[in-house]
Amino acid sequence: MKKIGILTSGGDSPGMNTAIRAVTKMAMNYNCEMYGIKRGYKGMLNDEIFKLNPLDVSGIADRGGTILLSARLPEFKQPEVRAKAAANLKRHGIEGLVVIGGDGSYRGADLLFREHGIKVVGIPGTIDNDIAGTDYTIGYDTTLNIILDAVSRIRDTANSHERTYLLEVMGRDCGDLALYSAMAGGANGVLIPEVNRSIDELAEDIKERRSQRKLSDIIIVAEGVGHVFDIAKELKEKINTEIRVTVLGHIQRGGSPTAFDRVLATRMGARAFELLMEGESGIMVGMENNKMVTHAISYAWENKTNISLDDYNLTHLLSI
Ligand SMILES: Nc1ncnc2c1ncn2[C@@H]1O[C@H](COP(=O)(O)OP(=O)(O)O)[C@@H](O)[C@H]1O
Ligand SMILES: O=P(O)(O)OC[C@H]1O[C@](O)(COP(=O)(O)O)[C@@H](O)[C@@H]1O
Ligand SMILES: [Mg+2]
Repeated sequence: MKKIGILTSGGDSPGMNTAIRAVTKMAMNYNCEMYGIKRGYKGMLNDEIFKLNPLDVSGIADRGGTILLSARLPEFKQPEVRAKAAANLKRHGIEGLVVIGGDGSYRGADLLFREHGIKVVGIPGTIDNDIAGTDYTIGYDTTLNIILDAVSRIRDTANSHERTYLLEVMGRDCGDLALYSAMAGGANGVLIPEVNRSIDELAEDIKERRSQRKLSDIIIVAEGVGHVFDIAKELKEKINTEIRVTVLGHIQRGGSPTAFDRVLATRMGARAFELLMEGESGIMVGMENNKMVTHAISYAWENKTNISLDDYNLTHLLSI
């Protein structure tokens, strides 16, 4: 294989650039030409395909976002749109494709392989950690650290005013960011979509804490649980303390990737390239038990990631 394309798709995540750098530099070592595709499948459709040179990826390992830009293109679910995009790749002589994104992006990649014979390898890039087949996705650790920084800052002001804070964090339908930021940040409660917990129970916990002369409460709320302002309203009727809501939002997706994410992205990028060189296709790379692994790309949407109930219970136990 002489020409390989690379794209980032779906929400950007810190470390995507690190992965792009790893794949491109590997290609340089193997005398393989790399092509960058801008704006994910949108750029594939609009022929925004350009030769990636080693200089383009020099000095980007520590930069957040994605130099290739990212986009969502719902029309990619239509066969005729994929046919046009695949024809663009073929016109450039591109035989293999590295797709950095989530399970939606993987579905598109899988169809490109099945329908048009483009060899594809997926790299899990999303802050949500919601992809089966890997213990961690690229960007998750950085976001977790951003949330922890926010928790510390909020605790200062929460203590000073003796308030109850609800901090909404991202993750779509996955509670990992919420659960592990609660555990590591010593939060006083956590609401995640995977575990049903009533507002009554949360209110009782808060009242118990306050009876022990605790100054404040920080409750982490995963966005997948529902509207945080509605939760705040319901909670207000059951407790006497003053409530404030903070929605962290897209602050969680920016900034320089952590060492963990850079190492993960580098290992995954290099492995993805090797797999294409070995003639593999229709697979994703992952890291399980600190080992690089591969799975059929469909593994990502055919399986669900599981929350650890032990970790949830431990976090709850220590939150009082
Ligand atoms: N079922 C599908 N078939 C083909 N392409 C898809 C499919 N689902 C998603 N995609 C493509 O992948 C893009 C990114 O998917 P999305 O679910 O938004 O993000 P992520 O890849 O992070 O899960 C979509 O905008 C679309 O272009
Ligand atoms: O950037 P947008 O379009 O507001 O989307 C926000 C969503 O994207 C994410 O940040 C990342 O999700 P994906 O990686 O699946 O795109 C989610 O946590 C969040 O729900
Ligand atoms: Mg996703």
